[in-house]
Amino acid sequence: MNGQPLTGRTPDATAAPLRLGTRRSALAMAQSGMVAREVTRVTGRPVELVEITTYGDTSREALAQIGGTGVFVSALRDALLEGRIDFAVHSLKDLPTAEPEGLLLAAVPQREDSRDALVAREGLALGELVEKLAGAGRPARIGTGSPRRMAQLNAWARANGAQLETVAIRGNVDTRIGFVTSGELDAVVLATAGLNRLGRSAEITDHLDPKLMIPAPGQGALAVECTTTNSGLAAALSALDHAPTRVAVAAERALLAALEAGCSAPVAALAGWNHQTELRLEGVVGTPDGAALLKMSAHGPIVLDETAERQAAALGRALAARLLDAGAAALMGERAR
Ligand SMILES: NCc1[nH]cc(CCC(=O)O)c1CC(=O)O
Repeated sequence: MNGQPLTGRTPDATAAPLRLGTRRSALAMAQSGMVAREVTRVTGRPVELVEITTYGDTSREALAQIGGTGVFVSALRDALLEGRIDFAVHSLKDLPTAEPEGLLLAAVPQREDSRDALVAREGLALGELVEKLAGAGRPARIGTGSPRRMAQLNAWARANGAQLETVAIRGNVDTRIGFVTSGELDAVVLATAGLNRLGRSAEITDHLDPKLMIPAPGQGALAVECTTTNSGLAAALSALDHAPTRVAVAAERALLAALEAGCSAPVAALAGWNHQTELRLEGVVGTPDGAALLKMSAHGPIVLDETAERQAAALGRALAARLLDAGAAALMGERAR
């Protein structure tokens, strides 16, 4: 008995470890650790984590100025292209929609819960929180740095006569939940997937239904990237791929790309399957104050073959075109990347 799961392969301690580049944040480490164990299980190869410090990690101010989480990704990509690491794991929603020369999306593992989560005082759900504070004669103060979340929360409040105030915040999960613990804010909104991966799902007080809050394109999914020249590794990593997830996020990301929007734009998209034969895509563009919220959906049959991503991308582009026809560009402001 060697304690290895029957479905896995015994790690070959004599093989050189695969080097997995990761950021130092708790979430990045958790995600990389999960993928590392899975890679060892399917390939039998040991995996070692290599810490990569990014510009965005060093300077919060830099992050705001450079504009978005693309900076987190680019340091890992540089390390890949320079051969310092063999593969990298990203949150798919942080991944710019253009794949750089020389790199390959080797796997998109099965998506975690894609919903946004509320972490509120006293264990309250969104409706309860708003009601309780209305009784106290003030709006609920809800923290999020995301214009997408602001837009949908504020639109929900306007439609339901609810009093709430969105407050722009930044920082890692600890910092953000800390605003609630300290009483500075009544609630914060975070991705359920991130909290689950950190083992902090018990702190979630409400899951925001997609009817109220459509997530960011790719939210809850991971991207496993390696170089195009490392075809042996790419083939091994493809064992982690989950085609229905890969195809769904292809539709969401094609919508985002066609809107020429980036990860910090007030754009939401979620694709879901009906019986793995039809993809239904919902897209939202809005203004952060929720005064305007454009929501549209599209669906189409998809055959899960080697052209599936292209079929899904066409669905995403078609929905983006309809959103643009309806005035999405003006809502997104100057169409900042
Ligand atoms: N923008 C940062 C980021 N990138 C990915 C996740 C969560 C994990 C995921 O969506 O897969 C988060 C944190 C958050 O939005 O709460």
